Amino acid sequence: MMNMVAGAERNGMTNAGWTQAKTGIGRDVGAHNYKAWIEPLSFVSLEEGTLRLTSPTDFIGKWVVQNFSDVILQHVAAAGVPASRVVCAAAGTPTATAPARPTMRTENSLDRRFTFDSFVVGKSNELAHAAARRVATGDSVSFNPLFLHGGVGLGKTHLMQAIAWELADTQPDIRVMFLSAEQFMYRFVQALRDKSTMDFKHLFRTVDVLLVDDVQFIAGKESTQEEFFHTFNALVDQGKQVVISADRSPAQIGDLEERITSRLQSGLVVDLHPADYELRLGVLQHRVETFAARHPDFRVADGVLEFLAARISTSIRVLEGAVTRLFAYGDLIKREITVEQAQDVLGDLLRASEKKLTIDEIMKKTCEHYNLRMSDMTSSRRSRAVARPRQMAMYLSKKLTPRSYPEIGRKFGGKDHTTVLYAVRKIEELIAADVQIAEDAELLQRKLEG
Ligand SMILES: Nc1ncnc2c1ncn2[C@@H]1O[C@H](COP(=O)(O)OP(=O)(O)OP(=O)(O)O)[C@@H](O)[C@H]1O
Repeated sequence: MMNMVAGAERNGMTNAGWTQAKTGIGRDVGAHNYKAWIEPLSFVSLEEGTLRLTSPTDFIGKWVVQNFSDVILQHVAAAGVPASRVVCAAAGTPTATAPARPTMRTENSLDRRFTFDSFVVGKSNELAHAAARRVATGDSVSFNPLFLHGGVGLGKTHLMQAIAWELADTQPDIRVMFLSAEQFMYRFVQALRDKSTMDFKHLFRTVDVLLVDDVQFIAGKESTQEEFFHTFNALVDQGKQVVISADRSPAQIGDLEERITSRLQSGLVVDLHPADYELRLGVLQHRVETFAARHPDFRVADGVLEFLAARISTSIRVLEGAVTRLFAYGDLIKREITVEQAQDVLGDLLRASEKKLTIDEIMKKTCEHYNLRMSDMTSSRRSRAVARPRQMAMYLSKKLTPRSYPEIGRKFGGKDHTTVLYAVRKIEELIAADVQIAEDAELLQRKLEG
């Protein structure tokens, strides 16, 4: 412990700094959230950009990281020590994750929760599920590649990872590689830099099953596309299975070479549709049953899940956010949760779902506020008078709608998702450092949510 504290002081963050940050966090999250989540946290260290905290339970730690990382990092930066990551677990819990199986190579560790067992099947995803199941048998299938597409949070990544887990569990000798198209590009660029493209090619061409998530990312990136195309052809020609996901169908991905589009269409292209009421209810029931099996105290009154399934129709990810919050609440009150309490605890989520705030409305209000034209939002003009408000609108779009970075980029005149990511970070930094920007953001948010 002594060492950790000394390390933390070397990096400029002390318990006093953390206490100062906590006060600021309290102002932002409100008294209720502060008492439940922030107050019980203890500072451990801040080293190499990672802020380590301990929480009374792992559940609280996980919840804090999921929901409050941004605000915590903002106030830690305001206390003078920038950090980029929050790690929070019950005291004494090891934070290292289990190593992946040797035959399963993944860039981002696979999530053990994303299996076929935890995937709820309904009308909107049954074809995608059936196709994924077939691929996961490891037998040769008549369609190659399998191309899964659909809007945000509808289960594409979940299905891809389920295939990877199933293969790893049932056929450990099969070499499976799961990664996002973005990671594919970074590895490729790295190989170019290190003059190790032969190793790169060898690595990708000797897998048995290649799963690439979010392939729309390579649109417009010529040499990555080229390399992807060759990898793809080499694997398919050897009879190895390729599975791809994207937020659009191959034909709708602009800036993709014609030969790649037609290659992507040459197997089975399956659309995941938005979840209907029954599927939403099924997902909620599944989550609650799984949670309740481990937390026998957790109970929800009749009608709570039906109420949520009816009111939240944006994406399964939003639905999951809601149910996770209920778990946390149940963990605190240790009583059955009523519909009224659910309404209360999920007020902001329900309002957001109700209002279905669109990116267009956010752009419009931002333009009114800064006295700009709508065309300024989609243009590439870099002068600060235009670029800053555009960044503000991107930030608000990420904060107030369930849209992903790539979707927001597209709305703002086809910008890359990294531009949006940068804009969000920039505005977050400025909110912490510049009173005017903080006021603008608050005012606009109030107007939009009003
Ligand atoms: N049918 C389903 N059954 C159970 N959970 C689901 C289902 N569909 C989605 N989910 C859950 O919803 C969350 C979002 O799913 P996922 O990450 O797979 O979405 P996605 O389609 O890849 O979206 P994005 O492109 O935004 O990443 C995950 O936690 C996933 O487990």
